[in-house]
Amino acid sequence: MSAWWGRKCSKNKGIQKQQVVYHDSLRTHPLNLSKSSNKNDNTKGKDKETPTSLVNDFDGYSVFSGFDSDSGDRSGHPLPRWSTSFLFWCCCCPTSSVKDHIPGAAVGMGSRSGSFSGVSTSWSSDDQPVSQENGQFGDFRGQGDTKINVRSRSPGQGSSGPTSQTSLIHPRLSDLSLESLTVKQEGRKSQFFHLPLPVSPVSPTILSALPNTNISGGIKSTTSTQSQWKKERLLGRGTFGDVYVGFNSENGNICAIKEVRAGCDDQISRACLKQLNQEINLLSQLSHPNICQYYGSELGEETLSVYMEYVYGGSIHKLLEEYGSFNESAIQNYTWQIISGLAYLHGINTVHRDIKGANILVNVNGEIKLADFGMAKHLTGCFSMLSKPYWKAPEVITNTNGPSLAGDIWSVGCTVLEMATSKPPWGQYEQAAAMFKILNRKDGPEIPEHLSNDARNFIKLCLQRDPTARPTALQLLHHPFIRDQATRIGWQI
Ligand SMILES: Nc1ncnc2c1ncn2[C@@H]1O[C@H](COP(=O)(O)OP(=O)(O)OP(=O)(O)O)[C@@H](O)[C@H]1O
Repeated sequence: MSAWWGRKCSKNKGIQKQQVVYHDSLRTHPLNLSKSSNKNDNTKGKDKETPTSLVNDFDGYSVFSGFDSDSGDRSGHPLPRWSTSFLFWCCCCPTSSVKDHIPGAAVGMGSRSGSFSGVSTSWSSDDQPVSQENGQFGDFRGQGDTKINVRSRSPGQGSSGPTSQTSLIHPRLSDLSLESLTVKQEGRKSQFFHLPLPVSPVSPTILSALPNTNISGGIKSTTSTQSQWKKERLLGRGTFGDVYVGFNSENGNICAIKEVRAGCDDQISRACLKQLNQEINLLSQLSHPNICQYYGSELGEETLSVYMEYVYGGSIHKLLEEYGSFNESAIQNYTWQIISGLAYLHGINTVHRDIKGANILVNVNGEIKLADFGMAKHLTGCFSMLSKPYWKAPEVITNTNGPSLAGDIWSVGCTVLEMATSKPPWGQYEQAAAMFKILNRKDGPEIPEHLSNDARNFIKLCLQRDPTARPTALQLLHHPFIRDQATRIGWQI
């Protein structure tokens, strides 16, 4: 059995709770991160069974981290450093009003210890044997609680609100449309920060060029407006439609247009598209460097056109097809960014539902963008037979718990395996056989020997059969497999 340090992990009930605690000390103490990194380095070489306790104190916010790291060779960082947009998002924004970009949106933000502070997490990077009793792989305990306070939107300000359909977005958020989102640290006096949502890659100018544009809410659905976006070359075909480059000949802007088809006679699929259209207008208000920005959507007679950020490099799935499986250092980099985007979505109780290599896009500078978040609810709900099971958690397949944040964490574990092997777990099997394995194989999929202990431990933690035992996205940011990525992306000042 592994040693456990730190506070006990509160078992998740239904939806995991995370403590999203950001603060702005990093703005004034930019060296904090490198300080953190140095401290972490001190743990290297220690005996694996030796408890290690580190406290990184950032302006009064403590991060406990107890683990021993053995990730093997981490030298070499194959990808370029992140763009300044992320640093802007992380470090600068509390003073920059989001209202400049997304009217009314404000959420707390601050330093990151490897990303976020205020999360007590302990890790054992031992390669844990599978417990035959509960089918769990490794031990993980940590703790986190999210407190996101959403202030009420004043009447008349709202963009298109949710319909009677359940939204992927937290109900309060749906109602309030990210009007004002603040994060409060548990156990401290009220200390709110404006959420520094990043500058949207789409400017008001671009939005105004879109049909029936409503800057705060994206594009209103319409069947009559002629889009100013010209559908250009085909980027690829997916299960539910085709993706094209969109070009605006008036201002030269480029976006990606996903055309989701609705069967003319199929009322169900038409209803799905209507729901999705409404949801996209809400999701377009979310913004993070690691999520693909939705700009809006337009419902036509037979198709729903979803306008989104154009991500040049294509998907991880495509890169794997072209170049084969990734080195561990690339997997670490990508995984950190995936978890970073997911922590943002989960922080506002938004479930992605379809994390997999094909839905994770890569920019030319190595930036990861989670795509298609929120779509699976409407599309796979209506066309569940079309949805491949390889990345799905057992409870998602059996539909016991409904969608949950923990289901996304399972899918991340599958995606890490996909990056390491070019195939998802059980990818060598047909879908029905794979589903059977997911549901019945207590020992989980095979993990390649060449991966480090940290990588193996990370995957096993994500693939625990008990969803309540899986770590949260925030906790995973502190895992030794990926936590050093925060300093590698340009914070070693
Ligand atoms: N925003 C985008 N920018 C650039 N390329 C994109 C964008 N969105 C999707 N693509 C590309 O379009 C292709 C089709 O994407 P789509 O999301 O429709 O299907 P998929 O995710 O590959 O498969 P599935 O529908 O089964 O999940 C993919 O090859 C993807 O790389």
